[in-house]
This record gives sequence, C-alpha cells and structure tokens, in this order.
Amino acid sequence: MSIEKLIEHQSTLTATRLTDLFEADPSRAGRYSSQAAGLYFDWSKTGLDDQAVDLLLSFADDAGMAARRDQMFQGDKINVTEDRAVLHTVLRAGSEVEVRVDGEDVIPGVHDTLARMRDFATRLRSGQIRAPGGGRYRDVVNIGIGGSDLGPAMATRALSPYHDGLRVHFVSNVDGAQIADVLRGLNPAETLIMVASKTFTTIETMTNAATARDWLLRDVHADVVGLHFAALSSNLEKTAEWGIAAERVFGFEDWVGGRYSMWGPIGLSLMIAIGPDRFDQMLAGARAMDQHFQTSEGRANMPLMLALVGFWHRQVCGYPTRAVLPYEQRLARLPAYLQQLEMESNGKRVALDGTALDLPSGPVVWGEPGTNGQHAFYQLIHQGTDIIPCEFMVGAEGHEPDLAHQHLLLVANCLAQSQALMTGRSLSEARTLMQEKGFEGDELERQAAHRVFPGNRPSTTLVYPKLTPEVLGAIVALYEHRVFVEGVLLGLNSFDQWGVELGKELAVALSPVLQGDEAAEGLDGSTRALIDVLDKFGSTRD
Ligand SMILES: O=P(O)(O)OC[C@H]1O[C@H](O)[C@H](O)[C@@H](O)[C@@H]1O
Repeated sequence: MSIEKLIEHQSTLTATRLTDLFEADPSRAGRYSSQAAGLYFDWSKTGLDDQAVDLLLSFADDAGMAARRDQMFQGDKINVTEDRAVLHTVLRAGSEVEVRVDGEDVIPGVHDTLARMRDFATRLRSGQIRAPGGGRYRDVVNIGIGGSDLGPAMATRALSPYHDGLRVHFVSNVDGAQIADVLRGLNPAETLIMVASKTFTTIETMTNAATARDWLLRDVHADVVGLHFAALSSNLEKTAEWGIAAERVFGFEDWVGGRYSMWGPIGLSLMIAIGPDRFDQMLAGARAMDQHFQTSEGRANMPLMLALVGFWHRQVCGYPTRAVLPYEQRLARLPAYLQQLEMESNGKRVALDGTALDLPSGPVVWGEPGTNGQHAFYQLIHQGTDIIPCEFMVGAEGHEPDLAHQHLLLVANCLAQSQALMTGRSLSEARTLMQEKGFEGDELERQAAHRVFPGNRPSTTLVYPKLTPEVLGAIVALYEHRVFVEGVLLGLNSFDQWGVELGKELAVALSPVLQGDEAAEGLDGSTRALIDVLDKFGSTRD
C-alpha cells in the first residue's frame, strides 16, 4: 500500500463533510470507536470512511506493524542506532512473562528493583527511614530533566487526589530560578534529594544536584550529606562516584528510554507520593493496554487506530500540528509530557536505513487543559486558516463529588467543542443571526462573515470513567504505543534522539566564552553580537 493511494483516496473525500458521514451511517459513532483497558476512544468525528480505514490498515500491515510490535515486546534490539532493545513494557509486566535480552531473562531484575522501590517508599512514607538528624523526611525533591522529570511530574499532578505521602517537588531547568524557588521554604534537615538521570551526566541535572548538595551543607554535616540523596539511574558507576550509597540507588537498564521510563525507578517520587499500591494500579492500567495492543485486531485496536488517525491527519492530509486537549485540570502537564514522547520519538528526517524519509515527520504536538484553552487559542482552532486535529479527553466523573455541577459544565464544554468543530456555522446561519440582531445591508454581510465557522474540522475524544492511577497508566501506555505505530508507519527509529545533541555540545563550548576565558572570535556574527549585548546588559561574564 502506497502513501499515494491514501492521498488519492483522501482527495475523493474533500467534498464530504463530517456531518454527511453521520447522516449516511447512523451507526457511525459505534463503528468508529473502541473500548480497551477502561477507556473509550471515539474517532468518528474524523474524515475517515471505511475505505480509508481499510487502506490505512493495509499500510500498517505492509509496514510490518504486527511483526515490529512483537519484536519490541520480545526484546529484539529494534533501537538500531544505539543497538538496544526497547522494553519499557517490561517495567509493568507480570512475573509470569519471560523476556530475554542477550540471553538473560530481565523480568526478575525488574521485579527486584520494584520491590526495593516499594520497600524504600513504604519506609519513607511511614517515617521509618529517618534523616541523619533523627527527624522525619518531609519533602522529596526530584532533580531530573526530560524523561527524568516529565513523567513523574505529570503523573504526580494527575494523581493528586491520591497523594498521601511526603511532599514532592520537581526541579528540571538549569535556570537557577527553579531550584531557588523550590528550595526556599524547605528545611534541609527534612529533605531528601532524588537525582533522577538515566545517564547521570546530564549537565542540568548534575548542576542542580551540586546546588542541592551545597544547600544541604548549610545545615547538614558533610559526613552524612550522602544520606540526604537517592539516585535513579542506569549509570551505577557515576552514582557511586557521586558518593550515593548503593542501597539508595535504583537502577534500570539501557533498554528503558528516558521518555518511556516513568514506570520504573524514575517513577519513585510518584510512588512516594501516592504509595506503592496505587503505583501498582498505574502499572496494571498500562499492562492492560499492552495486552490489548498485542492481541486486538484491526479497528478494535485502540493504539493502532489512534496512530492511523494521527498518520491520516499528518502524513495524508498534511496538517502540521495536533492539539491534545484534556478536560481535566490535573492533566495540565500531559501535553508537555506528550510533546517529549511524540516529538522526540518521531521528529526525525531519516529512515531506519539512514536514507531521507519520504514522508513528513511526526507533527508538532501542543495543548492545554480545557476549558482554559477555549479562552485562549480555540479562536484559531475554529476559525484560523490551518486545520488542527484536536484530541479531546474527558472523565465521566471528577474527584470532587461536592462539585459535580462544575464537572457537568466541564463535560458539556468538551462535547460542545468537538461538536462545534464538526458542524460549524454556515454563512446563511450567520446572516440569520445578524438579522435577528437588527443588522441589514452591507453591514449585515460584513458582520455575518466574521461569525462563520467553517466546521468540518476533525477531532477525537477519549473518555474514561475517572482519572484513577489505573486510567492514567492506560492513557500513557496508549500514547506510547501510538507513537510506536506512527514510527513504524514512517519507517524511522522512534527510540533515539540524536537531534538534541548538537545544541548540548555547543552550549558546553560557549560556556568558557561567556565566562570570558575564551575569545568569541571564530563564532558566527549573530552569536558574537548576542554575547556582546549580554555582556553590556550585565551578563555573568567577569
Ligand atoms: O535521564 P537523563 O540521562 O538525565 O536524560 C534526560 C533527558 O535528556 C536528554 O537530552 C534527552 O533529550 C531526553 O530523552 C532525556 O530524557
């Protein structure tokens, strides 16, 4: 199946409106939706017809989706540029499975680490683990960036109704403003610093960890400062060099990618916040989605369909972005989390074999929770000249029974937005509206034109009962597999991230120039001029 065939078919559909599709098929909502792992995914408000679905499914078949999926789950080294297996799914697998990497079953190791995390979190939460001064630890600061921050930060916020453990804070940016703001108000004697870094070399994280150590040393004796640290990393050599005792180090293997790592040690801050049992429930939700992804066929397979809808919009229709719009304030960090997951995975221009990609790469992903977004950027979504496929999410229930009336309003807004995007408002409807308001003649025409909504804009809606740990696990796993499938359709490696390297290298090279230790000569004219301006404006240069 070629992309040309899909594009050709799409061109035959441009005159068909979404509302026509519903009129032609009263069972459309049921046929263009699926249920899995407690989630309901509605993709009926997209321009797909049965033929388009069949073509997309053939495209996925021809791309070898099922075989690649099985290779991932069984531990083949599908991350070819780093020669690594891709086994984040093992972090949530049951003990009955066996997955071998280089001949060794990796499941027992994962479960040992999980048991150690559980024990550590339980004893920390109960106050059994004491700070060296004899008091309880009251605050945990997770220092990490990218995949070592976004997952636990997003999930801790998402599951705040379940937060009954220590206070948990997150520091990621090398901008000292963040760590200064977080540490202000904390008591070093009661604070545990968790350095979360897969590589344990990331400059931002190691700089912030050093700052935290200096801060601790103001109040804590140097001999025991190490007891205020724990490390979440796959680089055990570096954690030892840093002086963090082995029993405070929670390791993971190189087959867990940073942006796929919240299910294991990187999720320890979340486990401390919500407790090991709820953390397990989150893993169970993800596991249910894994099983569904591996066993469901065709249009019943939710991650597959989410990916095919995404592929249709980006690669077939050519829409450059997609918006993720959770009607759930506690999912405020989900768009940022998905930005890393999707854009770092599929924002690539080279296929697996190193040749240029013959399709556009993954889309720009962005979003904000509703209803806030409605009062900010939905104007463009409804009336702008670009089409932005929207991915709505909403729970049937909130966590605040006393505020059920507010939840109702939230749901009404979510449904209303996808409805408005689909139906729009025609010029004649806008004219009638303006006539009713007393306008006539040219002025009526002018005013009516501004009130037209083209409609026919695609969206999907993910519905869940309530944002529980299990549901969150299922949602995140759904998106992980969606990214995987889109990567397979594009023929690229979703599991490396070479595109982040160059900027890092240049930042290292620029530091001595900013410090005044090296000359700016040899740099490009713009960078040189910017350094001059920063210097004049009073940068940190001596
Ligand atoms: O966990 P770390 O090794 O500190 O890496 C943190 C992050 O930085 C890297 O530059 C990558 O872009 C991310 O994929 C990664 O999650």
